[in-house]
Amino acid sequence: MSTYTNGAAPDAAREEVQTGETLVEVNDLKTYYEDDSLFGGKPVKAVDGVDFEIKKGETLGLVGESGCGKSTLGRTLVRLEQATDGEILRRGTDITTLSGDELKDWRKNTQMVFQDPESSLNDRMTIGEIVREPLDVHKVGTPEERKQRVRELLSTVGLQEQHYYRYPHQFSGGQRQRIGIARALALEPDFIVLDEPVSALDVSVQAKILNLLDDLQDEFGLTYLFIAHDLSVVRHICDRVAVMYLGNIMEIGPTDALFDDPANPYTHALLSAIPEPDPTSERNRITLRGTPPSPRDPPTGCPFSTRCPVKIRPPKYRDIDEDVWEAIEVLREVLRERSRVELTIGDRVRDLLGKETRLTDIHDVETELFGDLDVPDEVQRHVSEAVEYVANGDDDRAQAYLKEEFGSVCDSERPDLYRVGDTERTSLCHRHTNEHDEPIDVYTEDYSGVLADD
Ligand SMILES: Nc1ncnc2c1ncn2[C@@H]1O[C@H](COP(=O)(O)OP(=O)(O)OP(=O)(O)O)[C@@H](O)[C@H]1O
Repeated sequence: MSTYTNGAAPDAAREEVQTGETLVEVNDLKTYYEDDSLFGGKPVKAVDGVDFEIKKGETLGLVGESGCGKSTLGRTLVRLEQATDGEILRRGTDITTLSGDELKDWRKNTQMVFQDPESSLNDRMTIGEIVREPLDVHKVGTPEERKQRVRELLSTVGLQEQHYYRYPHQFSGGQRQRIGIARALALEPDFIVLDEPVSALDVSVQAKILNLLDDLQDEFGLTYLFIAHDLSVVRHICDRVAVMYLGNIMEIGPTDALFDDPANPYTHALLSAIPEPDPTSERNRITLRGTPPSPRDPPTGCPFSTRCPVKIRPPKYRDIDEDVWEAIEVLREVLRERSRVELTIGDRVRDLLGKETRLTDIHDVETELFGDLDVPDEVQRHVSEAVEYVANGDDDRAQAYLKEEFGSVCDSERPDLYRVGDTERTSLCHRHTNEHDEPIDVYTEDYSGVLADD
């Protein structure tokens, strides 16, 4: 493939970026999905202001829970989604602004491989046609040259030339993913977004596809953004990792440093969820309270503030018992969850008729949370006040009241990205400022060595 120069991506321009130099620079990137429904609600803030770089020749992993915005970020980088705001710089050009021929030309440089080989290939096209399509669209070479090129590509990804006239359904999952990779390589891109490329495959097949991707990277000097759920795969193949939560990158840095010595509270939580192979290990899992907030209505301060186990407390409550503090946080989460619950039509009718809906009575919640605790008078007074607001139907006021009284910088201000550790690593957390203990000093668990290679 490296000898093929007939109209594919411009090699001369590519030479400008050397291995290890920045290939893609992302500045304050946002991708929002507007609500097109009749009622025109708030947009989904799928990617909500991320900054990072991808270096030529590296594999950057992108991890995080389902729905945190990984695919949207990947799709925005290849211009399958239009950014709402921010920049994606390639060789000094902001590709979010390209259109027409410029965009078409740029697309040669950047490709995407999708998760599901079952549905990402058009079943009515032959393998040859599928792999050839990008060459046809970009009018690369003569028809005969394109055919020849497809044959080369099939061989590059470990398929056979005679597969040219077969159809996708005649292939296994692993082979179909090879077809998707061949298609992505057709225009000689230098950057490929791999969106969960092995998640749908059997474990034995996964290793083969990962090896293929590794070989292709070496052979063609490719740069990857590797989106994945499986942290053991990420640990194994990525040079650096970005940890995403609710549309934000919480921590980014070299893989080993990030896994061995996580700096951000969310990275701690994510690593603690990895099953422990050693049954004698006494490592406790961090159980996060509640569910991630809706990306339509993310927290005002730190994105992780509603669930963070080491959230900074306001000074006057710094010394109250952990149990009491946790009960306050859970009460606040209950109120947030209530405001998110979509009432059914039946509930709405009951609500309009002034009858009780299926939401639990707030006094029961209060008793359950605080009944057995030794609650300081001042805390009790504020909790009771908030509970009365809820009982009178004013949930918003109760939430605002509790935020005012028990909130801290984590609830009100978005943290900066702080440089942490002695490697090039950054973390989005207020605890990295001098006046607070670092997360690592507050957490008691040690995750060093999680998923370490032997
Ligand atoms: N086309 C769309 N229109 C509206 N909302 C969308 C659209 N695509 C994704 N979303 C929403 O954007 C948020 C981020 O989704 P995204 O698929 O990027 O996350 P993800 O981390 O890749 O999840 P997964 O791991 O499950 O694929 C989610 O709340 C999702 O429901």
